[in-house]
Amino acid sequence: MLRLEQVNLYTRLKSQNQGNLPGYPILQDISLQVSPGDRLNIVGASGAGKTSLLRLINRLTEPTSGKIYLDNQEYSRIPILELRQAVTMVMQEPKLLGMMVGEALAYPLVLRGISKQIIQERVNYWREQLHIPEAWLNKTEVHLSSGERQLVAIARALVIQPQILLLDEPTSALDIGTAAHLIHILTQLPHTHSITIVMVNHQLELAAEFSTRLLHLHQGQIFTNQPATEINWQQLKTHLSQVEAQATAEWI
Ligand SMILES: Nc1ncnc2c1ncn2[C@@H]1O[C@H](COP(=O)(O)OP(=O)(O)OP(=O)(O)O)[C@@H](O)[C@H]1O
Repeated sequence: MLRLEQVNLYTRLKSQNQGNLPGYPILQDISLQVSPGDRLNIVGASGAGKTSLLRLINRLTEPTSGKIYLDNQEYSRIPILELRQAVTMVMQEPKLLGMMVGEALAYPLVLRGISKQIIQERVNYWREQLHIPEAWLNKTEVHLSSGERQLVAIARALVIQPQILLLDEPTSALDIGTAAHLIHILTQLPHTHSITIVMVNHQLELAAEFSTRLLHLHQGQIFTNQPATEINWQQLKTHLSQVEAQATAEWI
């Protein structure tokens, strides 16, 4: 169980004369619970704080105030390697760090001292699950499209078999067929591998198919947090496009 209690995140500004200044709010008063087996989809207009929230949950950023708990243990008390095993994030534009795909997929397991045979079995299993062709194993990221890199990065996260998987717009660079297949696999994961998923996804048709809950962020605050069955998806689509249009008009 993941729990956020009254979490606030402010930018940190430093002044030469006055030391640390309060900065401006990125996320405000975020209280949230994600239960095992949940498939939480986060939506919100550009700049609403979606990526910042995932980064907090992955402990890439520390909250300015408030607390985050995993299974009732406060984040700061969980050794970082233990937390990285339990909670894994796939960034929006993942990198393979110059490795070939085969090496990149095996790397998290090599780091954990897992035997070669199990590494090979797990890598093959997730490669096949995500329909990643064997021929990619000897390719480097320069030979992959951004969608292909996303898919490899998701497989690399899944080989760890984390408790919670955080995905930042995982389908944004995929073609429709691959995106639909990925969403289908992700939807099964809580049942097949006890993996809870928190995903940012703007593609509402896919979000509707995937999610058990929907968290809607607006200007760094929770606008709604509801079971997916209670969402009026058409109304949500209209609302999000209105907010985006207004932001664009203000920008221009
Ligand atoms: N390290 C940082 N320093 C200063 N401001 C930041 C930092 N990280 C994020 N922000 C600001 O916080 C706000 C939320 O950013 P975030 O990337 O979380 O939004 P988002 O909802 O993921 O947006 P998008 O859909 O465009 O990716 C934005 O105004 C952004 O400029």
